[in-house]
Amino acid sequence: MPHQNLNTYICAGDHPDITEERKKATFNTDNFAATLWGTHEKLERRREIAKYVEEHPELHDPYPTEFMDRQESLENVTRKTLLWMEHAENAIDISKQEEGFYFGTLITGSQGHPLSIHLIMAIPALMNNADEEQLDEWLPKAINREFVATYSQTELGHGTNLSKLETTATYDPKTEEWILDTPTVTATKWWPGNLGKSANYTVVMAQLITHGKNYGAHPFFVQVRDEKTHQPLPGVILGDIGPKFGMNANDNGFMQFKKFRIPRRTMLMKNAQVLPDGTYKPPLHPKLGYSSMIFVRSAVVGLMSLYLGQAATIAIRYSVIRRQGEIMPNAGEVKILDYQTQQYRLIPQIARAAAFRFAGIFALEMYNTVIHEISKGNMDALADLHALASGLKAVATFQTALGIEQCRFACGGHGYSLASGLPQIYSVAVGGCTYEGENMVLLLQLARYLRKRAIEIKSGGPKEKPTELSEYLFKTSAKHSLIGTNVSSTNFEHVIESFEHVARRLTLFAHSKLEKLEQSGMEHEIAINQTAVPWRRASHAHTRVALTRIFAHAVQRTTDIAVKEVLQDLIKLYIYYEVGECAAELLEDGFADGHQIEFAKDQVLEVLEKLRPNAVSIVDSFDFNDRELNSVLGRRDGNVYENLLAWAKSSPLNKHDVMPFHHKYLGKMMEDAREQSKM
Ligand SMILES: CC/C=C\C/C=C\C/C=C\C/C=C\C/C=C\C/C=C\C=C\C(=O)SCCNC(=O)CCNC(=O)[C@H](O)C(C)(C)COP(=O)(O)OP(=O)(O)OC[C@H]1O[C@@H](n2cnc3c(N)ncnc32)[C@H](O)[C@@H]1OP(=O)(O)O
Ligand SMILES: Cc1cc2nc3c(=O)[nH]c(=O)nc-3n(C[C@H](O)[C@H](O)[C@H](O)COP(=O)(O)OP(=O)(O)OC[C@H]3O[C@@H](n4cnc5c(N)ncnc54)[C@H](O)[C@@H]3O)c2cc1C
Repeated sequence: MPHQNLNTYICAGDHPDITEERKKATFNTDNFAATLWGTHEKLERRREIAKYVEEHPELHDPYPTEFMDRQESLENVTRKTLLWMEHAENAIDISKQEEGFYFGTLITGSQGHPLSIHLIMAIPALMNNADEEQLDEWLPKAINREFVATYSQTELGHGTNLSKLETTATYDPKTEEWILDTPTVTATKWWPGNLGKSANYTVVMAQLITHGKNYGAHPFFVQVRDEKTHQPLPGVILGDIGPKFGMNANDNGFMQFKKFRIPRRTMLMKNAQVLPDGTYKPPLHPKLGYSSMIFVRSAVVGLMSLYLGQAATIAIRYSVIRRQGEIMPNAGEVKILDYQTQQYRLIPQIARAAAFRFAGIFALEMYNTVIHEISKGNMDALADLHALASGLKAVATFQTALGIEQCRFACGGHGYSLASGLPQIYSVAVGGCTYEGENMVLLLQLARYLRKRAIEIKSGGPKEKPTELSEYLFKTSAKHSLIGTNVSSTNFEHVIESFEHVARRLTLFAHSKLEKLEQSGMEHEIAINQTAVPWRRASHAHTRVALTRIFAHAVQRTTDIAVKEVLQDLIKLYIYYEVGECAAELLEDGFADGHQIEFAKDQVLEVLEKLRPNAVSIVDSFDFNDRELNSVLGRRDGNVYENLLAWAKSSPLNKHDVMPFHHKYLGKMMEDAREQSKM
């Protein structure tokens, strides 16, 4: 059977049930899409880029990647990555990062590609850590793809605790070289994306030792494979770490160094330097070397909005063509989206996807501003950025993973099939809970920041002008929550103020618990660990405030009246759903009462009913095309059943009516049994 691409399957006109939904929209989907993607021009560019990809079959998969083994996947995605680069000049404005990212995603899919870490981490790491001379040497080559680089930090034995990384870089002033070494098995670099087979250069984080003194983990830029033969260089052992939960088109790798010598100037020297005689010059700020991690953490927030938005699109479109059961006896089977439980499962995911979209834009803008300030020598906002990016990354990835699973559950049995696209989205998105800083650890980093604010509150006020998103910590709350007393369908200030109360209270609560433990004689570090769960709660609560404030500003700024109305419904859902999420925390100090929580729950159900007719049009406004969604259930035209059948028929197993080994095993078993029964 000829292999077909998902997008070229049977298309017999749109399914009437999905057309009926689209007719109900109270707003213009293009106007909403332009709000989400920035402007009408940007939206138009997305569509032109998508059309370009559709019109070039060489950019497509020869058959669904779900049916490929790992080697086929790697070869297929590597082939397509090269074509992505070749076609880029014709298809996109290469000076615009978002166009490059979108074009690349349409071509390479979501499971990784050989330039993933080169683009996402290695180039940002060079930009943040290389001095001007080093940048002049390496950056043009990196952009020109004269080498493929990755970012090697995590080891078998340590990922989170960077201070205990074991890989060493020992300076030899006689030869002006570093000696890279992997002293133990646990020091083996493990996880770096594309390190296994694709990359030939890498940023390596290693303990810098000079004149016998260890100055901690520092970045080095290291060639690890021969540029012509691509063989690992003598003294470097490399390999792929094997199949993973997801991202299997990415060759995450392992690496060991055997007293491998590299020149002094391979140490990235923008922040710290080592002179030829081995003298160490420290950076202006000890954590400047971690900036590229902050970049990815900020970018991941927006990325989660895409994953959650895609999953919600699939599940909502499917829920209006799937009919199962009756609400009114003998009135006919209903669309499953008409069940209140289905709406409660799915529509809040759209609201969260919108919240993460706006928060992602905010985080990247803040990152760019802070990095610009750092380039002028001003480090003041680095701690604020680290705290905010840590909290947003942790909450967005966690809620996205849960949300995608809800979408999958909501599709019943078909959600379990890879044809739905949902397991693939989940397996990639959930990695975000771990990579680039494990979520719990990041929430505890934000807690360090909140602890400092708590000390300032206790000593009379902020030492410096607080940021827009932390100044609420220094205000006093009303005596009682105003939830439900000042009802307006467009102003949720009183609810956000209640979230602020919760975050402030939980911060002070964790702090006072900590103080009590310390006063009882407990060592500070032990007391920190004994209060980690309360601190985690405070961090989550603080991030809720940031997410709702950023979302509310975005809604306020929206100019299209019909779109603004839908966004107001979405933020209402988002905010009252969050009240349910933190009901215990609102109730436990008597700030809110049971009636107010009940009121919020009613608001959720009320706004769900209002949003229901717009649901398909809202997910249409995310403007994902069928290639991006890679889902039979989420097809824009709603023609799910005939295409599920076509997808199954294209499975390699169905090349044979009888499996070649059938007669050797099952056939023989049944034949033998029949023979025996005759005896
Ligand atoms: C064309 C395409 C272009 C662009 C693409 C655009 C978008 C792409 C979008 C997204 C990516 C897509 C897909 C991703 C796919 C796959 C994953 C890819 C890559 C994954 C890479 C990795 O995972 S790399 C490894 C990451 N590892 C970590 O994150 C380790 C986590 N650990 C740490 O960060 C630290 O060790 C720690 C913070 C936990 C502790 O550090 P430590 O040194 O021990 O510090 P502490 O003692 O706890 O704290 C000391 C003070 O330092 C402050 N601090 C800590 N970190 C920072 C920081 N980063 N910046 C500033 N300050 C920091 C901390 O707050 C303490 O301050 P105090 O004042 O309180 O003392
Ligand atoms: C898909 C994927 C891609 C990756 N890509 C790269 C890459 O390109 N380059 C790279 O260098 N690395 C990469 N990594 C590695 C990743 O950065 C680490 O896995 C991550 O930083 C977590 O570290 P860990 O695995 O050591 O987990 P651990 O730190 O061992 O965490 C295990 C558990 O211990 C808890 N824990 C650890 N420390 C603390 C603490 N101080 N307080 C409280 N709890 C704690 C955590 O919360 C977690 O529950 C990737 C990982 C994945 C999954």
